[in-house]
Amino acid sequence: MARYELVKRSVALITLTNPPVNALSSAVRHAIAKSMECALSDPKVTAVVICGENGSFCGGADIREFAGPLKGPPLVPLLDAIEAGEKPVVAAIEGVALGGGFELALVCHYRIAHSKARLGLPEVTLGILPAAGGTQRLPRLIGISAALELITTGRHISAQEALKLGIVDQVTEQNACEVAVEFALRAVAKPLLSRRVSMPCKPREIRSAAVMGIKRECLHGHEQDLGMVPSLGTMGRGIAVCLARVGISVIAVESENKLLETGRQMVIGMLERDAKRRGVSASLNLLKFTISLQDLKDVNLVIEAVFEDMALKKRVFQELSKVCRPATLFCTNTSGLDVDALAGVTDRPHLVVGMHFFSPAHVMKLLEVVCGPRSSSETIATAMSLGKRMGKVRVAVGNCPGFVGNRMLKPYIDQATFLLEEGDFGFAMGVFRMSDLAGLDVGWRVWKESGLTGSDVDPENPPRRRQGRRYCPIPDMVCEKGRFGQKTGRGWYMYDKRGGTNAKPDPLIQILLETYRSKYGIQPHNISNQEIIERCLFALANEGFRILEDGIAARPEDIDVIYLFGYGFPRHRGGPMFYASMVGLERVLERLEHYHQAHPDVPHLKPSPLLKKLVACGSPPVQKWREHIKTMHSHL
Ligand SMILES: CC/C=C\C=C\CC(=O)SCCNC(=O)CCNC(=O)[C@H](O)C(C)(C)COP(=O)(O)OP(=O)(O)OC[C@H]1O[C@@H](n2cnc3c(N)ncnc32)[C@H](O)[C@@H]1OP(=O)(O)O
Repeated sequence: MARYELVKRSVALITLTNPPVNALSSAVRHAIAKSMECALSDPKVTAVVICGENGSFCGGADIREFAGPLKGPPLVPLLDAIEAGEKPVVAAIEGVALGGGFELALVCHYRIAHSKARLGLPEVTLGILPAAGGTQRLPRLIGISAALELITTGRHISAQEALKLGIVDQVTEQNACEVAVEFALRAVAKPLLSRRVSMPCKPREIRSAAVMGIKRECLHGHEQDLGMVPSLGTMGRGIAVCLARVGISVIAVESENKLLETGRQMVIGMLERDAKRRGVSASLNLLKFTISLQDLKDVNLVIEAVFEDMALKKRVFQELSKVCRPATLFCTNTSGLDVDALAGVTDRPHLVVGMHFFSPAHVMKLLEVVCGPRSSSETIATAMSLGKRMGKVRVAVGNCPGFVGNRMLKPYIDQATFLLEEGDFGFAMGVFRMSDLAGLDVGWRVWKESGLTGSDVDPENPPRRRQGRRYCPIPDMVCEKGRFGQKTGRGWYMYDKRGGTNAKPDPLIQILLETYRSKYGIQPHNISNQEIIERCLFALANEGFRILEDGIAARPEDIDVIYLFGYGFPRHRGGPMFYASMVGLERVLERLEHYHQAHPDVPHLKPSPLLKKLVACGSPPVQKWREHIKTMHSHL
């Protein structure tokens, strides 16, 4: 059912032999699986060519077997294994590549077609869908609309059209099999990753990645941060673990030996526990720990994970530009800093991209891939593909302060703190717990950098107003007391120990609030659950509408994915944008107008123009919102 032979000393030629059209009967699938096994395990074989006997590549599923139960090896894992193999596989397409036969060609790393060949997914005409990867791989290869047209019509296309669409790599008038063998010999040793169509785009080969963590005070001399900012710290450690556990070698850089040893022990401990849980052996040999940046000179990709400080990150990137090869990609793990400003200090702005991991990075599924205006498509695709390999839920977002998730968090947290000022403390509001977990100092630093608090603030400024709008200084007061959240054992709540997770209300916070309210003559009043929910969640969604208008997120669903996977938004609510649509956009608009009238000095409560526009258009469902958005980010 398939012939296996070695040609040109090193090419395994697999010829399907199932007349009349070499359909994928159970025997053929079995023979392909066995032949691939031989080819991949034989050291003499450097490449593989798959073709069909008698001038026909493959007519798809064997319709003669449709009447009986499915026997033999299933097609999907067989195809996935061909694509994942480490030797290049070339499809030599003569006659037809239809249905499952086309799907077989799609998993080959290269496709050579005879000029008379025809390709297509005719399954729809049989009342079925191309379920062996066709609906997934074809859109990745030629784009959604072209793929949809082929899938939904079942139309056969010519070799020339296939070449134009990017489905085949070469069209020949000669014997396609002979051309494919020569092609295969030339493909040996070329990177395969970008040839695997199930990968999102055309990313670079990722062989190793380095994760950096350089202690802030070592570069800065800020000793007050000692112990607060571990270098192979929370983020760096988590990222290193994520990479190593999927088989990517990592060089972790620290600034000094003592910190390096602490970080090393923690990473190894995490990997060992993780491996034990999954019943596999820990991939410790993939890790190298060093205090020398020079050790990064040969890596393909660097993930910088130093403290969230623009000046520090810029210095690191300048150093990296000197040390690394010109083609090395630079990724910055930042939760909101300007990726383009960092790109600007390097010698390769097009190779710089943001990778916003969520803490703890080895646990949290979400990854925002931040596309700077100068990040190349290949750079973005590589970051997306690396994230995929790390098992992350990836969302490509635009570059603006806070990107999508944290930008939306600002109005949400603002509302929570304003409510704290106005009403009773102790209401069930996840935002304070979440802030304690993330570390209160992170936001505090951002506010200081943006001039909202700290020494740059004009002393003449009224205490509860900044930059022309309402400001709540309570979070600053909490931070000034060294209460940075769980990591210090104290934050909005108190914890049994540093790093503890058992949160209890702290009477000291209650006292702080009472003192504050009496200083400013604030009369606390009861706030209804409805007002809490509306002010927090509608302000959150309102910022989401602005993000869509600005082209920072491509679609409302992306925002929902970010909130579901990165911010613990309740799954059954579907995310802030879906939630808003369920409440009803008209209602959201009406309530925001109401609250903005009551709080005119809070611009985040002012309904966004997109929300108004959607309501004016009859509140279309979420999937139709895009049609009403003017700005589209070119990369998203
Ligand atoms: C395990 C399953 C996994 C994946 C499933 C994937 C879904 C599919 O693949 S669904 C099947 C998709 N393929 C088709 O729909 C192809 C249907 N065939 C055709 O369109 C045409 O036959 C042709 C291949 C384009 C050839 O056309 P033509 O040159 O005009 O010759 P015909 O007279 O039509 O056919 C010649 C001869 O081949 C037999 N045949 C055709 N296709 C198949 C097939 N898929 N399986 C088995 N046999 C096939 C056809 O019956 C004719 O045979 P006769 O002996 O003359 O009857």
